[in-house]
Amino acid sequence: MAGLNGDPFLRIDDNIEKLQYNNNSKEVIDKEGLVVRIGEDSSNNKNNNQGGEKDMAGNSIHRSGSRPQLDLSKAEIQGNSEERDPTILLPNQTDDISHLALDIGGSLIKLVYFSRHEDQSVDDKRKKTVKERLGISNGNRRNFPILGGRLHFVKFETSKLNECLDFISSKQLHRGRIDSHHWNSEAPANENAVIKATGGGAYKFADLFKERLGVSIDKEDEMDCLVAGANFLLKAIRHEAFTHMEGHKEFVQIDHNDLFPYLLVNIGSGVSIIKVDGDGKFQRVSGTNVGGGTYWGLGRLLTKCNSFDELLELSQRGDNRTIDMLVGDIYGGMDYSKIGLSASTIASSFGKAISDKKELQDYRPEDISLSLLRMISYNIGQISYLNALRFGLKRIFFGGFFIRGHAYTMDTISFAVHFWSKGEAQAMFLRHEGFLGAVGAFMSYQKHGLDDLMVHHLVERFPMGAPYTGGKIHGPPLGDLNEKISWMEKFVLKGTEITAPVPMAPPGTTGLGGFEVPSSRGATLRSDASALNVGVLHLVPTLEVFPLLADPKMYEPNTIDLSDHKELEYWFTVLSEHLPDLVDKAVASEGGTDDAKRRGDAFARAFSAHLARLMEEPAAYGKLGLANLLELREECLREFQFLDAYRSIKQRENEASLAVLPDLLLELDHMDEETRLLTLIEGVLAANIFDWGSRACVDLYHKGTIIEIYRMSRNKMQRPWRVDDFDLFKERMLGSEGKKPRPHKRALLFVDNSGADIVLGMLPLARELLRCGTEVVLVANSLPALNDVTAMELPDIVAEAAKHCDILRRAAEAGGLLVDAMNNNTLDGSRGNSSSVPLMVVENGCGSPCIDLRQVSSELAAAAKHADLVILEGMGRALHTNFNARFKCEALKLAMVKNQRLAEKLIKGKIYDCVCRYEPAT
Ligand SMILES: Nc1ncnc2c1ncn2[C@@H]1O[C@H](COP(=O)(O)OP(=O)(O)O)[C@@H](O)[C@H]1O
Ligand SMILES: CC(C)(COP(=O)(O)O)[C@@H](O)C(=O)NCCC(=O)O
Ligand SMILES: [Mn+2]
Repeated sequence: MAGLNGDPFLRIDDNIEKLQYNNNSKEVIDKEGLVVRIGEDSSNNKNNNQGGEKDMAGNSIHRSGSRPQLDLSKAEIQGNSEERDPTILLPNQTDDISHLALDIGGSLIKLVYFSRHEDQSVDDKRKKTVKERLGISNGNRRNFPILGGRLHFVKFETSKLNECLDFISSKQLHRGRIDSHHWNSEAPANENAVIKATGGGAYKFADLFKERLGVSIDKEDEMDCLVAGANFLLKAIRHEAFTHMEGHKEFVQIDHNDLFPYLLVNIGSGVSIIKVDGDGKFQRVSGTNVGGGTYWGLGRLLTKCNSFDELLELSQRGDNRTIDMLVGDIYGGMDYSKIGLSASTIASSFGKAISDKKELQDYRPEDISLSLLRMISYNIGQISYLNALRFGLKRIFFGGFFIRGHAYTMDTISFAVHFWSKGEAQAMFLRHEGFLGAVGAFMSYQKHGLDDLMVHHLVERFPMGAPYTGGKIHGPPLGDLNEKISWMEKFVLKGTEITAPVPMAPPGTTGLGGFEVPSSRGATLRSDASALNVGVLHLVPTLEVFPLLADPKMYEPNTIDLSDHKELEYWFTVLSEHLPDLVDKAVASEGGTDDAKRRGDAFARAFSAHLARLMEEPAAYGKLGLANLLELREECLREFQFLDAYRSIKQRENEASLAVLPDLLLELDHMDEETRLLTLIEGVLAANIFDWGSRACVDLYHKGTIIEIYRMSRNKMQRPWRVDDFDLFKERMLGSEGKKPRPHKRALLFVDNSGADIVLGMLPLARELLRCGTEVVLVANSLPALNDVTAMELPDIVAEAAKHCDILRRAAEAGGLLVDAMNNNTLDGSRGNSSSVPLMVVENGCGSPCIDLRQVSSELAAAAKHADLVILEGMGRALHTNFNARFKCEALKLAMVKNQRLAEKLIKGKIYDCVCRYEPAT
């Protein structure tokens, strides 16, 4: 192909600054490591929460009662009412709208606080025009001026209340106030600030809060809060509830219409047992004074442990048979099988201590701890079952920090419920176990609109942040990235401690009602905070479910389920091996400065730590699929302020590809319709080889220029492809026996990579559709991920391409793209032929190489409404995710498989095989 200028001859890996990456301490996770997860979060946010007061039809939307309430009584205009913006005095509007809620329990203080996204909305003109085109000039959604932001979960020991107060004060959480659009933390402390709090400490420590922070505590009923929190979490978090039996954790999909009634058992210091019949409808039916406080209190006395975790950790190495009296002890080693009791069943907790002539010091603290843990867990399980039986309830949710995500505790409770109910009732646990009350208190503000949130509005992230006070590293909360990095560095010095494996081995059961002792692999219990298993919840009210999904309830984005450990191990290795190269690229993208190198190192540590954690416990952050891992990597980069690691690579590949585009278009235009369609699809598949996330491909790039590799890839295209529905698609497009089918009305093209992929693959295909009279919407990432093209970058690329092509130019003008992209360029910006079918660009709402169609941008959802063809391109969007997705409209899935294992697994093929899957509307 002619027409290559100097640049395209550059080898792909030329000019990329090679930086030394120190990769000697990749695995970091530790005690304090987790403090991290729930602490600071400096990640970039995909949401920019553009406000809008009108719906699609331009009607005003009334704010619901759950929005910030202003007390308008006795309102009067101050000064001259003829002025344009007179000041309105609201004499009765006194309280601050707080963004912190507390649950101050007998053992622990739980904090839930909200932070606003910094307004990072860039002046994206594309947005304005696309919204005009799609008829969503002011957003097709309700206006959520307050809601977009993040919910953080933090806890402190109640005995360390001062640390909690310091934390609140240093983060200024008690000053949270809102003007109509912004949290305003600069505002002076308000005399009348009020914080919602529940738990006994709300009463006990109210004066202290007033004294130390100048805030009043607004007390909320503890049971109300527990129930409100549980209901909210079960409704709004996809993987909140799970079962845990014999070491096996499984997430339970809760049907919101079939949630009630259930039994809620909150195991805090003491235990509350609540029958829940609906929102705000419940009854505390029972409780027990033998709870978490009992385990910790008695355990401390008997073992001299200094912390709850130490006590729990001891239990992992314990053998309760030295203390508990077993059925076998009474029956001479035999089972009492007639009534279903095995020899190893505990007949009497601590019963052996009566007959032995031993003193306390003669027992191992490990054995005592285990015996105690089993006694209490088993007892709670049994009482819960009895209450479930009383009311005919089948589902029991267990919350409270006694559980602490501890496998053995959950297994024991599950065992008791299963055993006594003969499998009729089911014990379930909650990821936000200890935060039910605090979440409920937060919701009681009735201002944050939380009650309106749906599962697709929430994105959970797991930042590697900074410690706040508490945990083992003390000091003020980290204020900026630099502090966070130093903290990570400090952390790594404790590397060996950090990486110690956590015993997760399932306890063996005898099958007859007794447990063997827990297997004692390793000695360290996972850090306190890590065991929380919760991240920061990003509230993104603009996200929507993709309206063209055939069955959103059944939709599962991930094709690869990582609960298969072999699979997880494989991808763990792939991502770990890719890490040094990624860090090089990231650091180079920031100019290779010392600061960038430090951030690169911290990123590598943080990401490795997440990987290590997930290897140990794949379900730690909820159900894990490959898409989640790939997204985690991108989010982690952003957390360390690498906003676009592949920036220069993308730019270079775009330029090189644009230089040869005119020749390609010319070549295509000389073909007959049928050959052209095939060449176009081939072109898309061939150009999908430019994927900087694939190890095999990156190795290839050392072997030639962009154009050489593109040509090589195209020459290798041979039909039939491994999945080849091209003939079906061709028939749909061109018809058969001379009958011309009607063109598609609108096609959504989910584009993938920059460079040849978009320029020489997807754009020519878009052009063909436009030529047929089909409106084309290019759907691209909101945020960078690897070398994927973003929605922000596309208008410039289209504008460049349009310089050489009338079809693209007219369509881009009609779609409003050219005006924006070219107003700095040669064209005069006039609308041109607006009768042409438009070419538009919308952002997909995500920043990952994969796409979860349950959470897409509102503009994509709006664009989808008139679409009758969806084209998903690339391995991430069409194979790792959505390979099995079904759509209401026609779908074409196009990708080159650039990974041997995936090829074998998915299509029984080999690396570089291609997929062209066409599916008619369902
Ligand atoms: N770091 C910890 N310090 C103290 N207790 C802990 C800790 N982690 C878990 N626990 C357990 O959690 C219980 C408190 O649970 P929680 O739900 O916070 O109840 P409360 O509201 O009564 O404080 C403690 O009694 C103890 O059994
Ligand atoms: C991250 C990716 C899904 C991106 O692929 P794309 O969507 O660009 O086709 C892919 O590069 C990938 O799965 N990479 C990891 C596997 C490997 O190195 O082979
Ligand atoms: Mn990609």
